[in-house]
Amino acid sequence: MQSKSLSTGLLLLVLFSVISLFAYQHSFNTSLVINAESDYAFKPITDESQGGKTTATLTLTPQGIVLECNIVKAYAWPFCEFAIKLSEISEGIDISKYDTVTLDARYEGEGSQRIRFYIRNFHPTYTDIHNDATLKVNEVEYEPNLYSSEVTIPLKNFQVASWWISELNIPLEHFAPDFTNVSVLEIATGSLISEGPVKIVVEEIRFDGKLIPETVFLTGIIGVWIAFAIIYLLSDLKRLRVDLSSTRQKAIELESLTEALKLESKKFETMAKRDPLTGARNRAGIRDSLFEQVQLVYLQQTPLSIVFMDLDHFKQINDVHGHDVGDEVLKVFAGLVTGLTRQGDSLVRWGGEEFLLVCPNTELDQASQLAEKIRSLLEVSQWPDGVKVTCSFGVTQMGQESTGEFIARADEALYKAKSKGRNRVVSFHSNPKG
Ligand SMILES: Nc1nc2c(ncn2[C@@H]2O[C@H](COP(=O)(O)OP(=O)(O)OP(=O)(O)O)[C@@H](O)[C@H]2O)c(=O)[nH]1
Repeated sequence: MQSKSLSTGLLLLVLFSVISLFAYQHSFNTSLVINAESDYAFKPITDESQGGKTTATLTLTPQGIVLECNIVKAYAWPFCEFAIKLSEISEGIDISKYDTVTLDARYEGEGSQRIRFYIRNFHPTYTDIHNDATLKVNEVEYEPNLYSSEVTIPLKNFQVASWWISELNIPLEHFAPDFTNVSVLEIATGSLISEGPVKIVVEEIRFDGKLIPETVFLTGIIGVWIAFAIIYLLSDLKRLRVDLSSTRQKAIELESLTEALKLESKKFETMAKRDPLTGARNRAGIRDSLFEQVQLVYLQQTPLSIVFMDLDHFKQINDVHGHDVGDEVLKVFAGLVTGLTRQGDSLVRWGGEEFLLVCPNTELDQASQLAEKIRSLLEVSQWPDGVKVTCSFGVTQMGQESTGEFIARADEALYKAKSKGRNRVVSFHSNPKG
């Protein structure tokens, strides 16, 4: 699921990048077009200002800007040119946003047929606003007739004229071309000029560039990729956190479930060892602990006694008062007995209305006294439905014998108590015959 959304995201991102690059190549263009119809000031200039004798005329025709000169070698470096004033000298326009300049020009004349194109830049460090000559000369020189019509020149091909640098003694940090504050463009004859008539026709000068610079655009695309990567990583991190917390939650739930199961199984274990009616132990519930007590008798010689108890005429209680009352009597009986016993003693429901009281660390006399105490208590206790309840007791202490013999002797004592008239305690020593 996660890898599917990642590949979808990547696919969208690639599509977005390709479409953006395509759109960038074919749109976002910006241009500055200058021709004879442009609303700028055009002006011819010759070496006359330097003491030369070259003359020039400039006409704006439907065919273009036409500069006609008569070159006279009266000055060391004769020239003629025309200037296009784009703005006031210190309020130039920013040409640096364009990448190329396209010139549509023709040259007519003898000798070298090269022309120079100047982009003149203002900078407060080296420009005197009252002197056009102090505008930086960013120049390129080429032969227009070598090209069928127009020629496109990247702005990065321009250089700062060395004669301008040396004439104005420009510091090193300003040697590089600068197109940020351009107020004048000039088209001039080339450096190797012959005497005689010269004609330069310029149909159009066009600067082309992108509304958003390429570096800014590519940085934007990279930014989108980085943003995608960050968003993806953050969402992945969030998902991992959610997974972790749900795993933790599951572990906690599992732990509490295990705990509940443990409690439940303990409950069942207890239930399996208890008589549900009276809460006394059942035979299974006493087996292990009786075995341990018997071990102690053999190994440590600690006394162990048991009291066998059987309610008298219980069948009659059931018959006269009903089975439910009988049940209640059994419950009350167990409660009364337990109330008189010590902590280590165990009350076992041996079957029906028969109970066994196991008394560890107890001599026969103590057990007999306890039995007598119970017997007396039953006599004076209040019973359900006002019934009268008595009980017979057979008591004995364990000797060097088996558990079976031990219990059988207590049963014998109980039998004796019953046969002697019930509601009494009969105690047998470990060897009753002896
Ligand atoms: N209400 C009730 N009666 C039970 C339960 N277990 C056994 N009994 C009844 O207890 C009675 C025991 O009767 P008997 O064995 O004849 O003994 P008894 O009537 O107490 O007479 P003696 O023991 O000779 O005094 C039977 O009627 C059983 O049905 C029980 O859990 N609840």
